[in-house]
Amino acid sequence: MKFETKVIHGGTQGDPVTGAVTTPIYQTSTYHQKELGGGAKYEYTRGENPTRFALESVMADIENGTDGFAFSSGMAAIHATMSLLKAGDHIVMANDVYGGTFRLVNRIMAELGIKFTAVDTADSDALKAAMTPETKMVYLESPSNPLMHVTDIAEASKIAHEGGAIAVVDNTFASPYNQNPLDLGADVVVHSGTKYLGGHADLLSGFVVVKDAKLAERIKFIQMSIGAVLSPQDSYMVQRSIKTLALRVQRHNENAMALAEFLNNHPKVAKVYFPGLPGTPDHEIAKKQMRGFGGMMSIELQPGLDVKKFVENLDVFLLAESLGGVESLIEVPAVMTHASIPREIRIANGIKDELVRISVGIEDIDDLIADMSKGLDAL
Ligand SMILES: Cc1ncc(COP(=O)(O)O)c(C=O)c1O
Ligand SMILES: N[C@@H](CCSC[C@H](N)C(=O)O)C(=O)O
Repeated sequence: MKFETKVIHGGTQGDPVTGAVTTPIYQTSTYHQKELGGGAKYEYTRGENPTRFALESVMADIENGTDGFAFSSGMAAIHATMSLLKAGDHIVMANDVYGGTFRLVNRIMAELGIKFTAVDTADSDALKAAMTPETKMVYLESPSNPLMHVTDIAEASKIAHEGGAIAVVDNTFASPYNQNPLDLGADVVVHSGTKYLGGHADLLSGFVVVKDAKLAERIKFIQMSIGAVLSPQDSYMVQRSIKTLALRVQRHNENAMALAEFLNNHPKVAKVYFPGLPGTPDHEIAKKQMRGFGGMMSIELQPGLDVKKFVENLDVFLLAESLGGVESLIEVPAVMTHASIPREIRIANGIKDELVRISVGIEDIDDLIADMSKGLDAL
């Protein structure tokens, strides 16, 4: 099946008992077992829930994996993935990751004795140099948050495997419509389902998808042992949203391309970070491994222009954290989404105080350009 069909008919859809075309919300914590020690398929919702299973199966399908796992947030999914590691192991991590991921590795995993090195994962030589005999995980985010850096996933996965590590890709910014890391050689895909998968800024969720039975067994064990599973209600909501994922992401891609071109030609904009714009290594790699360039971009205004005034004076673009919803959002990573990264590390990784990040929604493009134009003209 093609992607557009899989989102609607892939995985488990409907209800075999009644023939309902949508999977019901099994709002239960436990299940009546017919006999003692009978090994019932459903025992307790932290381990088994039909609504969550339906969502997990469609996620596995659209990421071309064998098994999907749904969590209560993206961070819970990333934490579950990092729980594959033990004290003494080492992570090579992209130096431009979401602030919360950096905080998890730097503040929580490090306390548990798991070391890390942050590098530019797009630079194969730097990636190879960072690998140590203890490296068990190469953690990529592509495109990255907030600089939209694109890593060659096939190349980085090869380096990981040669060093005896698994390759994990945070595919949140691309969404499964634009990119399937497992097809490129990655072992694990993670998502903040709060973003494009949920798509309507009304829930949190997270996913892990794998294509290997041993990894699946370990993630399943971690999911049910740590317990940050997605609720039946939210599982239903995300599966509902996934049915329109292809349509929504096509529109995000188109709107972002048009807005990036507008901003790139605007005299008050100094720089646009968007993999769809030609002339950068990011663009060349994105063309190779992505179906569309996504709905996310960051910009720098010309020096001296008032960023606060700009982001506070827009009408259609809402000043808010998060991304990937139908509504356009704007934010300043240094004080919002990436405030948890110490300033000197953030600056060294190229995330300037004045950087502005934009999540382009699916509104009419004329309204989006008019709003930006008004905001920039006022400066
Ligand atoms: C790329 C990326 N990964 C993971 C996360 C964490 O997801 P959540 O907020 O759903 O926990 C976020 C944002 O929060 C993100 O932007
Ligand atoms: N204050 C939150 C930041 C949430 S950021 C949400 C999302 N990943 C984004 O990039 O917009 C925190 O410190 O975790």
